[in-house]
Amino acid sequence: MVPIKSYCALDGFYEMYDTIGSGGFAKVKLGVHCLTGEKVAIKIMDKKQLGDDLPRIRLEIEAMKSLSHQNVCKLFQVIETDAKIFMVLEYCPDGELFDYIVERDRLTEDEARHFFRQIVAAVAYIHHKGFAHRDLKPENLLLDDDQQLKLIDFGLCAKPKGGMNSHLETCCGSPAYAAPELISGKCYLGSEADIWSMGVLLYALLCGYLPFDDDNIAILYRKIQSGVYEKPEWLSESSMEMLDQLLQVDPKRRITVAQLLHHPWVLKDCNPSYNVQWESIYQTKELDDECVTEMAVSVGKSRKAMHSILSDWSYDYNTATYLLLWKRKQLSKSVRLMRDQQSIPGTPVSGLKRNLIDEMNSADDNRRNSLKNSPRGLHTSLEGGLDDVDLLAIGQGSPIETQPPFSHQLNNNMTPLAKKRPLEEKEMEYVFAKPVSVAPTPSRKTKRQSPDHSKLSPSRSMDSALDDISKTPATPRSSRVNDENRWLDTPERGGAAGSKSTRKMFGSIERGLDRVRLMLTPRRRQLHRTGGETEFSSSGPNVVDNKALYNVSTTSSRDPDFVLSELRRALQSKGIPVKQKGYTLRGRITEGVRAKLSFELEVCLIPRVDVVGIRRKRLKGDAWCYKRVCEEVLRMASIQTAA
Ligand SMILES: Nc1ncnc2c1ncn2[C@@H]1O[C@H](COP(=O)(O)OP(=O)(O)OP(=O)(O)O)[C@@H](O)[C@H]1O
Repeated sequence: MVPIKSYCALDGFYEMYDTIGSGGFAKVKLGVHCLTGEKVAIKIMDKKQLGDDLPRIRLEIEAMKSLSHQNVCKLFQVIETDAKIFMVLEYCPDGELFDYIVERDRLTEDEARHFFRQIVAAVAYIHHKGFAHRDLKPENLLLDDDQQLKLIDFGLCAKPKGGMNSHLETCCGSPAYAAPELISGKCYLGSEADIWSMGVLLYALLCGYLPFDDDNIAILYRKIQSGVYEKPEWLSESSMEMLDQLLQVDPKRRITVAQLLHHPWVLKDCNPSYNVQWESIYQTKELDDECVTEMAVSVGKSRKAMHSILSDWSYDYNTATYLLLWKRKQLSKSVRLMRDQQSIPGTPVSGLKRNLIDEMNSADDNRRNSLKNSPRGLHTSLEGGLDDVDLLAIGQGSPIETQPPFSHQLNNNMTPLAKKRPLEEKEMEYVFAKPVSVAPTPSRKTKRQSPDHSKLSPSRSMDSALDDISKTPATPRSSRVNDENRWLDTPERGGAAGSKSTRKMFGSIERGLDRVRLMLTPRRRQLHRTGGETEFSSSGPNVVDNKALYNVSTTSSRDPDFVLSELRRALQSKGIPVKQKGYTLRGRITEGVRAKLSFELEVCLIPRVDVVGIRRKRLKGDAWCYKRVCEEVLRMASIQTAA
């Protein structure tokens, strides 16, 4: 996989790859940290677009800097330019817990417990640190490749000045997960509100749908305030009791996180000595000697000097390098930075080292100049150059060669790497090699944007949005694909609005897809297998790696073109405007000018069973709405096919 055009501020520090998620405020891209070769997630925010929400992002950054826990997504670095804020985060390749549930209809009690324990651990830890999350939901829990949950999205968190026993007033979060006292407009305790959300979350894990759900926000609130929810017969007595303790309308009768840590349901089948590991395994007080030494040696500084630089926890490239090295050590990987270049002419090999040295010198200068009161961790030495240029799609050519605009002042001798002359090897004892291009595995899912209604404001239902779309006059446009790398509009067609919401949605996407039985004459196609998971091919659909069947449903067809046209037809007949790039269809439902929901359905090839698959990917919008829309689209596709 080829890295895509990068942002100037990240040049030489990170290689950038595909977008792996987007939210209301950010685009998240896969990156590779150049000195360690470790994958990271880079959350990119445009300051202008953030507008009044900028303080919220600053709060999120400050919160994440003070949180280090195995079940909280780790912040490695913050880079701020004139135009952008970049947050470099621990990469969670296995996507959202929401999608994990969707794939399985609902989880078994043991599996739900496995995840719930980790949620309890994360929440106990953040509460202990004085934060309430206030937006706990399965979309905000990501999975790493070891089934460990990582809590993200601290944009709505609160750290009450008077501690966790101080009341909060701001009504925020996602309505379906909001506690009764919160939606009543009363003052509330953040810790108690989080516990309620955990109840909703546990219910979703065990049942596969929400305990309180309605398209009409006023009715939804009434349901929440009544505290009455369905208790399906598959729930065990003990699970029902657990839910009952979490979903207590009166916050004072609700179970506390301290009680949860020792709760028999949570600890079931555990060794008697086992405790929910709510304390952090990260050591931030003491730096790891081996990692410090490696970094010191690499740039020819003394260990003491390096120790002192890292002790600042500036959340710059040094912090990121240290944390990633430390993480490698925990995984028994080598604690070595990239060096000993197999010199690639013209590459910014030694520039990498120079950048690190520059950063360290700048850190030293900063210390000397007592500039510590500048925004902590905000890397202000680079100004955005190409930041506003949107990234190219994969397969659209080589990384950008464009020179950064030199109207921007670059501090600290931080010459853009593209301009750097490779450093003579003898100049330095250790020279960082150009990092081997790691073929990253893109996340197999992306993320919702909390829709407007998720901020507790009344909004139209998805059905009505679909209704409106269906009323929009059709605009005939060409649907012919002549360039796979461009998104092309396909003709819109008015069609039936979405059917009435069905509560039982998990798993039905799979069932819907299973009904896509396309029994056309099998036509063999050349498979375009790639080293990574999939790759855009100029002559056919992507081949999914057998290990990456996440979010992919199989059909019985061997004809990708037919599946593609059926999907397109279904989307259009639902009145959902569609754009097409190769074998990927992007559907977008708007509310005003903003995208309320955007998602992709990609027709791909599954080599193991030699059939066509459909990969689903939510780009933006409420997860449950996405699920319903996909379900309806796929059902329609199958009906039309059957007909
Ligand atoms: N560390 C990560 N690893 C992998 N994917 C990630 C990571 N962080 C975020 N994502 C993906 O990007 C999506 C958007 O991220 P995030 O929720 O932080 O954005 P946001 O704009 O703050 O969202 P919101 O609109 O809820 O405030 C996530 O749902 C997830 O799919």
